[in-house]
Amino acid sequence: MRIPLLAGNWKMYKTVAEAVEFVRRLKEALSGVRGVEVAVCPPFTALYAVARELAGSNIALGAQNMYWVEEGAYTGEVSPVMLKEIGCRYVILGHSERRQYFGENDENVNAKVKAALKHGLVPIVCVGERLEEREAGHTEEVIAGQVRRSLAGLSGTELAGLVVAYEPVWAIGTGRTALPEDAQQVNAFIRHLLAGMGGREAARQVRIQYGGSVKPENAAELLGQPDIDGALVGGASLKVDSFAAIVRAALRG
Ligand SMILES: O=C[C@H](O)COP(=O)(O)O
Repeated sequence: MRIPLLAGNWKMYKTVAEAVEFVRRLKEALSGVRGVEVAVCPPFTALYAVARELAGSNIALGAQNMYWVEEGAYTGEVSPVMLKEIGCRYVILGHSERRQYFGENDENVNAKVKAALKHGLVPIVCVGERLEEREAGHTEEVIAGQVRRSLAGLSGTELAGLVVAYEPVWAIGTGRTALPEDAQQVNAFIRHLLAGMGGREAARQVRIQYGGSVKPENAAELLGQPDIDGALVGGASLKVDSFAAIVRAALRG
C-alpha cells in the first residue's frame, strides 16, 4: 500500500557533466522498473540540467536543502519557489550533516517543512540519534524530540504526504548499518509517534525510510521490514550499478 521511495542523496559529489551522464545511464538501468519510486538529489548546480535529462522518465528529482522564504536578500540560499520551478518533487530537510556542520535545528527544519509543503514539494525529513545517545539508551527520546519539533503544527493530511528518513548518525558513511530489526523498531516507533500527532490514517500512509550505509548487500533485508518504506542512500547512490541494485532489492524486499 505504501510505495517504497529509493532516494539517492549525492551530497557534494558530481559536476554537472557527471550528473547528466549518470542519470542518462540510470534511466536505462531502471527503464522497466515498476512498483517503487526512485529519486535523485544532486547538488544545486546540477539540478536544472538533471531535470531536463529526467523529463518524461520514471525518476523524480529532489534537492538536498532549501531556505523557507520565497525570495529576498538571503545570500547563498535557494527558495522553495526556485526548486519547484525547475521540477523538483522532493527536498531533503534536516539531514544530520546540515545539523552538524551548518547549525540547523528542529525549529529551522520545521519552518522549512512548512514552506516546502506550501509550495507543493514533498519534504524528506531526516531524524536520527548519535552514537553516544544510542549507547546511553536515549534513542527513542532523541527521535521523539526531533519528530515532534520538526513536524510541529502539521495537519494529519500534511503528515500523511511527507517522508521521514530515519538515519542513525553513527551509520552514515561509516559502513556500519543498523541491524534490520533495530531499524524496524525505530521506524515503527516513529509511525507510532506520528499516529499520536496526526491520527492513525496519517501514520498508515506516511513513508518512513531508513538511511545509513545502505548497500546492495544489505538492502533487501532492510527494505523487507514492515515499517521501512524505502531508503535514503548516500555513497551507494553515486554509482549506477549499486543504486540500481538497491532499487531492485526494494522490489524483492
Ligand atoms: O542521506 C544519506 C545518508 O546520509 C546515508 O549516507 P551513506 O549511505 O553514505 O551512509
